[in-house]
Amino acid sequence: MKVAVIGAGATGLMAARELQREGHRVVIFEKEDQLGGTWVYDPRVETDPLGLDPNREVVISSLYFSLRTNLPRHLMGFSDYPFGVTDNGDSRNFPRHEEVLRFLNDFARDFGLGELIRFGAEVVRVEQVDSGKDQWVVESRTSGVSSEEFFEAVVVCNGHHAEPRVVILPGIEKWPGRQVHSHNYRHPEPYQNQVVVMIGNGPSAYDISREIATVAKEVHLSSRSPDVKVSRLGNHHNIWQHSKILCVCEDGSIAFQDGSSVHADTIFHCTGYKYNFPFLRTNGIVTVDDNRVGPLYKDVFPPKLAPSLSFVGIPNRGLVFPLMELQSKWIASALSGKLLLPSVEEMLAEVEAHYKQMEENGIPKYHTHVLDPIGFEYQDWLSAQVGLPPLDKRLKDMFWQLIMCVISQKDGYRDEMDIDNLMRSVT
Ligand SMILES: Cc1cc2nc3c(=O)[nH]c(=O)nc-3n(C[C@H](O)[C@H](O)[C@H](O)COP(=O)(O)OP(=O)(O)OC[C@H]3O[C@@H](n4cnc5c(N)ncnc54)[C@H](O)[C@@H]3O)c2cc1C
Repeated sequence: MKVAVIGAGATGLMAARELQREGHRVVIFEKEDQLGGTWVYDPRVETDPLGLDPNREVVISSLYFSLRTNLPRHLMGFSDYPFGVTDNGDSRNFPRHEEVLRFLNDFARDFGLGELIRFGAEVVRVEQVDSGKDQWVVESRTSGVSSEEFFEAVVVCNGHHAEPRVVILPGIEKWPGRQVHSHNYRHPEPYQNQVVVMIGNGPSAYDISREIATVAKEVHLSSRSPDVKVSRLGNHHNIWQHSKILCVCEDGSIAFQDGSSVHADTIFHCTGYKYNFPFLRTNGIVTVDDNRVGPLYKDVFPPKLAPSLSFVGIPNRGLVFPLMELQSKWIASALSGKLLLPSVEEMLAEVEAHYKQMEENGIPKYHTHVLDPIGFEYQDWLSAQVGLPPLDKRLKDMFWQLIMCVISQKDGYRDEMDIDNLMRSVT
């Protein structure tokens, strides 16, 4: 089949490799002038620090300058292409971001993917052609010039870390301070001597709070967890933990549900991102509603358009790189007819059952693609589809340990975890 892949980040590269291996003809559309997506560090920040202005020039990467991976390289490689150490590279288990970009460039080179990429080609429209058989038109724009091309299938790999999601706080219209989303954080210097309130407790909040605390007067972490009591964080003299924010006031104060309050200069949102597919025209078959992309069977196929339209990299959390490999293999085999998908009705019923279960468990809609608890069940299910064994239990244990380190705000886990020892025991 002739297949269009949208995006040359880690996901698009993997999808292209698997499609090519399966004998499909692949074109990768990439709007930037190099591959790597998120992993191409960009010192620029957007004009709107919250990243909400629809007219802003979007900066793709959310990397901050000092970023090191939040997973060890052992959990970021592919089944047949480990994320190894190179001469003169950062050989640490949790390397700096440049190392991931190097890895992706090596991967693209070794599988001849570079020649499949159309750089500077932004996809502006993807639409099914009403021809009775699966055919898609992909309209792209390069240097202001539009062109259309027809494909039998489209794999969407445009990433989901460029459209910030923020919390709307009661009283925020009158609160006089500055608001920033982690998407627009690069260095701590702008926060010199400030009081910063940071919302979120994921890996970005973990890293950025500690970095900002080296120059700021105080950093106050606000978490959604109901049982957080106001307290100082570990050995940090100027980082505090609080519960959820109750409201913010015109005098610059911020009140927390735990009864405490502070006067802050900046509210920092480490609150994740929104899915966005501005190019996709499916007559309402695929929609994004409160961050639910749906309906998607197993986060990959919209049942009514499967397998000719698919998405890679939608799940949040989990082992991103290994997951994208499994999803890509599944798509490539489904397109070549090696693997049959369930009927449209069965896939839709599965999606509905998932939504119903979420509702019964009180899980909000915007968590539809957050893997629960961290995605091993899903990962093993995908492995079974493509004939691979489940992930080794000891790797799963390693991942759990890491998650617990971040949740419990344990300092210095990257350098303290004895990953090499854990790896030696993995068969
Ligand atoms: C701050 C941060 C730290 C992270 N750290 C880790 C980590 O340590 N380990 C880990 O495994 N994961 C980490 N992740 C998750 C990371 O997103 C994934 O590792 C992975 O890079 C996602 O790849 P992607 O290809 O799906 O998306 P992206 O990397 O965003 O790539 C998408 C590509 O699509 C292109 N594109 C978008 N729209 C269009 C269009 N219309 N036309 C053409 N091209 C288009 C973009 O230019 C981009 O190149 C981190 C994410 C963030 C934000």
